[in-house]
Amino acid sequence: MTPAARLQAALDLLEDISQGGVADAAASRYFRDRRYIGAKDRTAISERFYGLMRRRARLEWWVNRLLARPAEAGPVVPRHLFIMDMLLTDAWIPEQFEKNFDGEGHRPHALSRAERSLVDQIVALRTETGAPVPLDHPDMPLWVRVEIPQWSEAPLSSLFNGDEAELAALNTNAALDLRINALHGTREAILARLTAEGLRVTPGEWSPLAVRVEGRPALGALPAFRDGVVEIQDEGSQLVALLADAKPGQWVIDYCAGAGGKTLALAADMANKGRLIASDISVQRLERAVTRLRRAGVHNVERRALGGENASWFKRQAGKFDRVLVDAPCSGTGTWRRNPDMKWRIGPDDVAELTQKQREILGNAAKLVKPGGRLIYATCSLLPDENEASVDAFLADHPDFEVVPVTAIWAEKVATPCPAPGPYLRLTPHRHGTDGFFTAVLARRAAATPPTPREE
Ligand SMILES: C[S@@+](CC[C@H](N)C(=O)[O-])C[C@H]1O[C@@H](n2cnc3c(N)ncnc32)[C@H](O)[C@@H]1O
Repeated sequence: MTPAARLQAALDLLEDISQGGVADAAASRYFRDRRYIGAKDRTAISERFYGLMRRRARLEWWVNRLLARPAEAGPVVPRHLFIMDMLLTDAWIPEQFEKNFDGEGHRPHALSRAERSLVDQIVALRTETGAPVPLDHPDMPLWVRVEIPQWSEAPLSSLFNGDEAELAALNTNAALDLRINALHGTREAILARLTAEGLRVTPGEWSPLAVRVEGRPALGALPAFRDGVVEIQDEGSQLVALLADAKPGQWVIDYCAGAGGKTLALAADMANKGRLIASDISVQRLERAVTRLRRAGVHNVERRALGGENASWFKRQAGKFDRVLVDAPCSGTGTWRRNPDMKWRIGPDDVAELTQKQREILGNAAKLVKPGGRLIYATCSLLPDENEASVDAFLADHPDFEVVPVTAIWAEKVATPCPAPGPYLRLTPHRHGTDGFFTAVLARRAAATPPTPREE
């Protein structure tokens, strides 16, 4: 592909998701439908496409400023973002636009009057200062500078006491982590195997099962991966599963199991012994767990979609489980660095709706916990409304549950220095180098306290 055709491809993708589509889905559809696009071209197109989402707030700010367009006018059109990116990230000169934007072949069409004005104004600024115009500008508000949605600035800034580095870390590239499958050996032995298979790996900092991989090697063909010796899982997600403290022989349910990321970790912790249910409202997601479970050599997992024909089965399971993990649907604030488009798709109304849903799910899942058993609530959100506030609301309605400080479980189960000072665990990309995660462990009291008799 010519460089201009690659640009047009990235622009096509950007236009595709401008109506609310999901970036990963759009990219895989695009490349699946165009198998003739080679690996190098795919990489270049993806870098531009995902890079644009990491620079989007700043690019929009520039477009609005140069076109004297109020921010309330809504999102800037993809082509304007794109042209701004060529000007500020790649320092294009007008001749490059003339050469590449002419609508011939697969090249983008010629610049409109407004687009030409963006180019002219940046050229004028360069002449004025005698230097390229940087993407960052001192007049940018915090949320633009750190590339988070405007609505999230207040709750996130207050959570991090204004520490800008915490906010900026939400826009960095995430590391590639693996979880070693303890059913297949020790971390030392597996690290040696991965090195022998050509990976550059180091032990994770927090989870005794974590391995950090340097670079972005393709893992699909790696023998250790195909043999189920390792699974791709962020170190933070591994820690959530460890804090569930599932033991061999127990009855455990992964209530929002999705495609089984944490189910796999729970199964390994249980050494394949006991009963492990993977449930979810999505049958399709549960279906995606099948290959992963088989590859990992897990055989104590039963998949059960919630509702429908299973509704009465779930009713009969009330009070039977030692561990119920609720890895709740959430805003994904903690994974924005991995999915940079996600933050531009959700708003405060979505968060309010999710909060409501989390409370409902917690209430339903709690019924399954046996006296003395535990309910583990986790999200990959950093927002207190989805975390502490959801736990507080649950505890207010369920006096038969109490908080188990994660520090106590960590000491026994994880053994590295515990990063959580309080009763709950909150991991952040900046402080811990993991995705952002929240975990609370709640125990159902062994016997209901009899009500205090009233004095007559
Ligand atoms: C954060 S994801 C789970 C990720 C998964 N545990 C993992 O580690 O790969 C949340 C899941 O909750 C599911 N979900 C949404 N609403 C639900 C509900 N009312 N009850 C149970 N699961 C629900 C979603 O389908 C989604 O798979």
